[in-house]
Amino acid sequence: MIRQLYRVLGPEGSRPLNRLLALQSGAAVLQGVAFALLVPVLQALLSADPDDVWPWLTAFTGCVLGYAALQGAALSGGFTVGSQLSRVLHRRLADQALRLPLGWFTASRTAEFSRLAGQNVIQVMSTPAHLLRPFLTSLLTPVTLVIATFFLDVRTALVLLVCAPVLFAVQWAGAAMMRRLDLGRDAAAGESADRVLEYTRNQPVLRAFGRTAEGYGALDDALVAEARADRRLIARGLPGLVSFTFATRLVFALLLALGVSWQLDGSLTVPTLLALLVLLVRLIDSVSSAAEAGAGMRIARNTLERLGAVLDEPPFPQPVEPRTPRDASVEFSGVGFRYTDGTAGAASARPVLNDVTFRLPERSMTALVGPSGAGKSTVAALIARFRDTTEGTVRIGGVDVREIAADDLAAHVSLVFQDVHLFDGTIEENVRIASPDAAPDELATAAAMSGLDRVVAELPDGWDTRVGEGGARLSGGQRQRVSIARALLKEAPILILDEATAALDQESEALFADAVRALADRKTLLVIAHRLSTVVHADQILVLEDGEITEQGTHDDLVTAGGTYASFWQRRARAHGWRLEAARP
Ligand SMILES: Nc1ncnc2c1ncn2[C@@H]1O[C@H](COP(=O)(O)OP(=O)(O)OP(=O)(O)O)[C@@H](O)[C@H]1O
Repeated sequence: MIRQLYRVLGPEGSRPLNRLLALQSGAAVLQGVAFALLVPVLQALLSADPDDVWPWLTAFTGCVLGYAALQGAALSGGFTVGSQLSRVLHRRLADQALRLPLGWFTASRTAEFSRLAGQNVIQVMSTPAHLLRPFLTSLLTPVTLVIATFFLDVRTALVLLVCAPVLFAVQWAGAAMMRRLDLGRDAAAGESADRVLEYTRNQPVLRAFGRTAEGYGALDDALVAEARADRRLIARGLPGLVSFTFATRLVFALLLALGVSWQLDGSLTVPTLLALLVLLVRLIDSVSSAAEAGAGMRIARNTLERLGAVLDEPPFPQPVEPRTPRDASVEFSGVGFRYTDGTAGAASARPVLNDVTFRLPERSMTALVGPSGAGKSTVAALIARFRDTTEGTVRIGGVDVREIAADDLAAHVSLVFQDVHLFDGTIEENVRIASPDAAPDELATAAAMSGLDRVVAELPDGWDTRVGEGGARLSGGQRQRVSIARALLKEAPILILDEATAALDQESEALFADAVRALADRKTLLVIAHRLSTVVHADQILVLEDGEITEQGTHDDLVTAGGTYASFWQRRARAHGWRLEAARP
């Protein structure tokens, strides 16, 4: 556990941790010595000449004062190292989030990451002050006490030397059982918490389908399992706790019996016997807190190990000698791709793209169309290098995206996703993420092109309207406008719009389509769209079906060719809100 602390703190944090460990160990030893000095103090007080007590009392007072000073310094040192730990961990986690491939962030890993960065870092930061100190005290103080007893009465010291490990063992065994049961109970409680959250989040669905009255089976099951785990904890954990209490009483009785017999045969004085019993009480106290502190340390160690595992994940490979794209063209050569995030692994994953080859010339507009699941969003993700191809190469300006530095690539590509991601802040803050130093007129232009200016004009707080977590206080169309404005403000030479207008009404969509067409004069545009008004005017249309480009050309070319696109175009006359669908067999 201490090793793990050194590991996550790194070289900059090792000095304060060294100092803290020295202070805490010093305080624990001094505490043991102070307790041991109680014996000569008592012996002197109860002897024929009580004045003999002064030297012992002076030594005892010195030890207590020294202990208080070290303990005070250790306490404040513990808080300092704790907050340093939190700072270092948050910084390292944030750095690591930036370096990990996007494919790493599955839903469960993202949830784990949030838990680690939130409650687990808070838990770990209290370790140096609240766990390390009691742990060291509970180990070093008894050791000091046993050593000190050797100077007072060797027989008693030998009895303690035998009994102390037995007490430790009984306590550890009980605590280990409690820990196992605790883990089971925690898992059951975690499951119940997840189900309650799910139940709360899914209220609209549950109510719409009338599933509230009869209850929600998954939640009921989780609550029953939690109650069962609680009962198990009490039934199986109790014997362990009782055994330790029994063992301590036994050791106490044994030492008392031995002490009385030694006293009766004249080899031990009454004051020494009393003093030794006081030491025994302190020893038992320390042993019982050792297991408790040890259990806390083990939980903290598990958390530190999980943090370490995330921090050790290999980062997304970055080029050693980055190259700069020559222009803003995009090229796919024989690109194949499989998602390998799932449990099935790379070997069994189905290819999502297969031998995809096309070119987006600089300052042109390309529409990518195809049935749902054909792989259109995957194409967009590969251009922005959110993932790396399984086969073939994606080039920007003639340079493989894997050879372009991450910052440079980000500066070249701007994306509007299907799912809009907004941060809890004002509309202006959300748009300015793209370019914090943009001039007011640049912001106004982006807002006008995306239609955000009309949204802002209607809201009472205008640009200062808070969007809520994830943009919850805006409608779907308003959120989409914020995200389009953000992408436009970035002024990247390549703009990818992935179903960017799906949540807009027809009038806004038509206005935006005009704006996009105008953009094609100065940007390389890839538009993944299902509305024909956007697609028809593209310089080229790519039809993607089941991961393969099946048709390519202008609207007129493709209609004349009489393939999949043409048949959809003909059906379009009947369909409002046109969308390509998979051909029926
Ligand atoms: N993270 C992922 N892990 C595994 N499979 C995925 C992942 N994301 C997408 N897929 C699969 O890859 C295929 C292509 O998905 P993609 O989102 O690229 O299609 P799309 O053409 O954009 O679909 P839509 O028009 O419905 O958005 C689908 O079969 C999808 O299930």
